[in-house]
Amino acid sequence: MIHTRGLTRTFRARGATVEAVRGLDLDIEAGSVVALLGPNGAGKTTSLRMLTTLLRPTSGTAVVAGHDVLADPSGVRHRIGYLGQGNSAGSNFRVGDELVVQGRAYGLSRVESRARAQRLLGALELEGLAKRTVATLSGGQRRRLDIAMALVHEPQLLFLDEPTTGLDPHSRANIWEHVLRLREELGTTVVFTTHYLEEADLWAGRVMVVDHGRVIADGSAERLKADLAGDRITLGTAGCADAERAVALARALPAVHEVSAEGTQVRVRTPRGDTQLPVLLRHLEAAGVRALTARLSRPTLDDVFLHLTGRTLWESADADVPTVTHDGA
Ligand SMILES: Nc1ncnc2c1ncn2[C@@H]1O[C@H](COP(=O)(O)OP(=O)(O)OP(=O)(O)O)[C@@H](O)[C@H]1O
Repeated sequence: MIHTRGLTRTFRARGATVEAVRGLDLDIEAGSVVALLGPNGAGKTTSLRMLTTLLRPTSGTAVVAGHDVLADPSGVRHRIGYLGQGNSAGSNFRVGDELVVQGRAYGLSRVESRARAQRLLGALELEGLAKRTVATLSGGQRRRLDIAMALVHEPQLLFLDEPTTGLDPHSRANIWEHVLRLREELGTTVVFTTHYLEEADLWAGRVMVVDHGRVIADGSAERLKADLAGDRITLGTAGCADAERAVALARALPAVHEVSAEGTQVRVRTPRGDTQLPVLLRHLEAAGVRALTARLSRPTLDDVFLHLTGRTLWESADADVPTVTHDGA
């Protein structure tokens, strides 16, 4: 559904060249749900804007829904839906009219456009609001309207740039419920960006972690967490001597890495904490080392990012975004 090779985009800003996207090689299969996850300034929006033909790549190729973004941008546009950051809908129009006009803009007949608008209003639980102006909608309702607008021409591929930013947890869950149900019904491929780690974790079959314009990890959330972060076991021992002995015993176990002690606390990383914890406790007991507490924590996608970059996702990448300085600046 999406194939890119060496896709790059640079910007000139204040005498310097910002390398927003640096050599993106993507192959995304039809029907998948893919999350692009990364800190501010990682290049997610720039990537989506190139794939949706809103921004010309500096170099590289991209074929989206079977059409080249440079050679046939309108072929791409007819097959995709795009929900950008912020709202697309005009505020003084009525909700139902917005959808019908959008359908007409995509070349649908008046009858077909009305029928699609009706279906989407129902599917996104907006039918009671059809006669209201967009300005009177809540944030969550407005975002649902944006999604309806992006779906009115029944695209094969839906791009969502931070679809739930600024919404409360209930509205966020509600948006995802709708998007995934529509995706089931229509078989739409979904590519989205988000700052909410749990959304990537819960809803995406594939997570691409982006940093400084490059994909630095790619796989299912489970796989990335198991391979790159692992579970964390934290043991509380009776004293520092016990902690040191526990460290030695933990290091001797297979499939255990990053063993460290801080005072009486011992920390262990392992891909399978649920099976390793009982084994470790048995070894400690056999060696006469007392563990007073034992805690198993599952990793998050933030742990994956931390493992890969030494930073958390919340630390902005803007500060050290790759730039090439010109003009002696
Ligand atoms: N029009 C522009 N002119 C100059 N620099 C730009 C422009 N658009 C984006 N950039 C820079 O390119 C880099 C990537 O920006 P982009 O918006 O793609 O990041 P992002 O991952 O989507 O961030 P966010 O999560 O904050 O939306 C940033 O350093 C940004 O400042």
